[in-house]
Amino acid sequence: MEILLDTANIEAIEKYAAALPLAGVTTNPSILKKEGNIEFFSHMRKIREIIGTNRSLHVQVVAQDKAGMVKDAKTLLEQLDQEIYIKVPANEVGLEAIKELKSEGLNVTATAIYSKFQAYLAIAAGADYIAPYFNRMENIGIKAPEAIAAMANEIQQSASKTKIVAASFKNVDQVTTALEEGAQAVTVAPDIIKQALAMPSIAQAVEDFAVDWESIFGKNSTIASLKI
Ligand SMILES: O=C[C@H](O)COP(=O)(O)O
Repeated sequence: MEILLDTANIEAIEKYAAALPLAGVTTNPSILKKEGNIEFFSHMRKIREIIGTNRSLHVQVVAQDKAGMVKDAKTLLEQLDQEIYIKVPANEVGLEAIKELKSEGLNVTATAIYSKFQAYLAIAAGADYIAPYFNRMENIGIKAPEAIAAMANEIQQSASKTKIVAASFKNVDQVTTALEEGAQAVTVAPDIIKQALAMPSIAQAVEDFAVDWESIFGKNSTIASLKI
């Protein structure tokens, strides 16, 4: 399982790169908008500096024609680094761009996936990752768990190296469902991770252990502070 952060927020990336077994960071223009008036390339370089090159950084093209998408991709590689995963929407022109980028051996993430058909085409085009939009699919009546299971099945049947990085989550149940249905990776906004780990029952269990320990060994004692 790979867990990625779906954010461009520097503090959140610093925090969760330290706290989690983080596999990478994904961004798109809507995610960037939340950070206000940023300088694009230096902001992306800062993210790379925090996560290093062992974690993947996925950055989306914005041109809407194939030549422009390829040009955006090349600019990202020149200005950032060669390890960047180029996010390309899996529409008609995007699929053409994906084929070209893959023929040059570049890392590609096919994004904005709402249907099995888009996913199958992106897998056949050789995308490294495909990003089905879980919550957005559910919002338009597409059963995301079933679609992800079908995508995972297609990857297996075609012995493809493509991985599913499920995206667009609104709660942690959607995240675990995506993984259970066969997604190899999930990209999750920081607030969902925070919510999931801030369950009152977890805090209560930790508090109960502390009280029981203190009742035996005294206040503020830890294992390391015991006399040996
Ligand atoms: O990169 C894609 C995002 O995960 C989409 O998420 P959203 O539905 O919250 O905008």
